[in-house]
Amino acid sequence: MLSRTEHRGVCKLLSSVMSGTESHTDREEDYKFLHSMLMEKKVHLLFKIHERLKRFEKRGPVPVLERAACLASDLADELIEDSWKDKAKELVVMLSKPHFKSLLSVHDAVAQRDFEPALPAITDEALEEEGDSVKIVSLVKTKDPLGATIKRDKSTGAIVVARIMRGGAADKSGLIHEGDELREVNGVPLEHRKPKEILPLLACSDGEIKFKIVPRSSKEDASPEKTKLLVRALFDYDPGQDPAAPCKEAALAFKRGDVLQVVSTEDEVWWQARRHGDGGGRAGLIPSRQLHERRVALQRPRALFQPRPVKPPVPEDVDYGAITGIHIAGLRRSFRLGRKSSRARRAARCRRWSAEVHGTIRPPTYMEVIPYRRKPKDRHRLVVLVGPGGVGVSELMRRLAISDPDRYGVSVPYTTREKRQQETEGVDYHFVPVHTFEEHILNHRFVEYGRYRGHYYGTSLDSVRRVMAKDKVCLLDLHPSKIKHVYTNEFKPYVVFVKPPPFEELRLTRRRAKFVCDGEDAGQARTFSEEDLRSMIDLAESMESQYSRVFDRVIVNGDIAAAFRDLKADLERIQEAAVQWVPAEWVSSSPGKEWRSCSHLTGWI
Ligand SMILES: Nc1ncnc2c1ncn2[C@@H]1O[C@H](COP(=O)(O)OP(=O)(O)OP(=O)(O)O)[C@@H](O)[C@H]1O
Repeated sequence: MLSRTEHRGVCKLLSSVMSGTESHTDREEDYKFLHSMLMEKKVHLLFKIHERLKRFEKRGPVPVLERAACLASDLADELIEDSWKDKAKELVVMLSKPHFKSLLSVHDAVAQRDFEPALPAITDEALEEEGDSVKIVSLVKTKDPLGATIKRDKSTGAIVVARIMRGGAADKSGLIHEGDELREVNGVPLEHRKPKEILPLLACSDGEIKFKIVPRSSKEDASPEKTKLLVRALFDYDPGQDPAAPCKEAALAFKRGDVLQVVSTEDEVWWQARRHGDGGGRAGLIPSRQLHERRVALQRPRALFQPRPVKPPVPEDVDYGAITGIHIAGLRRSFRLGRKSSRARRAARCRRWSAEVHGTIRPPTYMEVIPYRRKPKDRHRLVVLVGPGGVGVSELMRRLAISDPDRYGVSVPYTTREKRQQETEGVDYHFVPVHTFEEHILNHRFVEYGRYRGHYYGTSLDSVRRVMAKDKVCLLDLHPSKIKHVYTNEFKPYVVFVKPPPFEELRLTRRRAKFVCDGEDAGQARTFSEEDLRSMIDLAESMESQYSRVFDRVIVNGDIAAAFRDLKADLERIQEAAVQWVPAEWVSSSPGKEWRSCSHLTGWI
């Protein structure tokens, strides 16, 4: 019989199972079968055993005595002496069986908590060692390296352990620590030897390696807590190309976008990390955030020293259909409002580079991320496309929208200009009076807005939400400085930077392409001049250097068909991925904080 509490536990469990299966059981007989199976006596007995074990677990067994083996042997001796009864004989036979003896000796070992291995006797030499306390460590070498680096201490000349790689053999042994001084390897003294002379000693030793070690002082021992941080790398790193890497074999190469698990930030210059998904293998060295920032700051900003006249294509608000003959509502050529003149842009660029040199803008290093598992009822992530004017953002959006109109959608912009005859309210634009538009501005309802030829134009957050509510992927063309308005958990933007190819390829691919310009030829479509193309490349560089931390993907738009294929495949991939990595700040902060942290670009590590 089950006790009352056990019965209650079983009933609770069974009822939750039954309620959980209700939605899945289509047929009455399936339901009955499951019900009778769960009501089986055997199942209840299993629950009973489970409950008993649980209770036992809480109590924690205490040994009655620590020397059961001794007691059994004494008892057997006594019984042998006066073994006149059959039952006593049987007990003697049982107590002298090797399995039973082993069982009792294991019992005693556990009762005495005697788990340490038997250590060899300390050698006379070690006992003779004066002053420092020495430790003899014996490790068994496999084909893998030990996972430690050594260096010569400049002040004392001693050979010390520089780093222990997390997850390596030395780390797992727990016997060697960073800062320990190595006195001997397999009986060979290391005094006056250079690190590179010691490596062959380790390489040629087979099986067991014996180290004589002076442990680092206990004060240095107080190591900070182990770090476990998931970050997305925002730059490529190849230790083979890095002359400053302290040990190329111990370093970890990675590409922009890789997710890394940082396991140690104890060293300010070289952190330790593993690539996420590589299991618990040995960690590798990666440049710390500080180191990478310093390196970027020291790089000479090329364009600052090579100023060239910039005359960008600045087309504004011209219907895409007017050029291509294909019209899609919401896709407007150059709906990137608030553009600056070339002179203003050049000045801004110089200001920015000067700020970068003086360290006020941080170069992209690592971004803390968390896994996001999209549930079927979740809305699709917003897809934001950014790039310099004329690079092909509208063209790519147009191709996406045409390729799968059920999946991709674009938001309908707002304007204060008059509706034209062929236009439809809510399809081409939302036509609103000036006071309504200004009210929306005051209420922060626009992601982006601006004025052109006396009229307001803007993209509202609500129009983006409307597309997302239709279970579509909303495509949005934004200036990167405006991304902060949608950089929240609600929109979870996936940001694609569309980049021009190198100049020669750009010139070749854009030979016949046309854009609409302003200024003297306002509204006229003309081909790109060399100056336009150079300006496009310059602007792309400046965008990348300032905003690349928020770019999830960079697509180089050389051949349009290839760029479109890449983009489409990438968007489909993120759609289907079981896990996507999103900035940790989206989830951890309140809406107000999300805004603040992004607008000040904090939260990056
Ligand atoms: N890879 C390419 N090869 C050839 N032509 C291209 C390519 N990409 C875009 N174009 C053409 O270049 C012109 C400008 O492209 P698009 O209008 O898409 O640029 P954009 O990035 O949206 O810039 P803007 O906002 O200034 O319009 C268009 O005529 C387009 O068809």
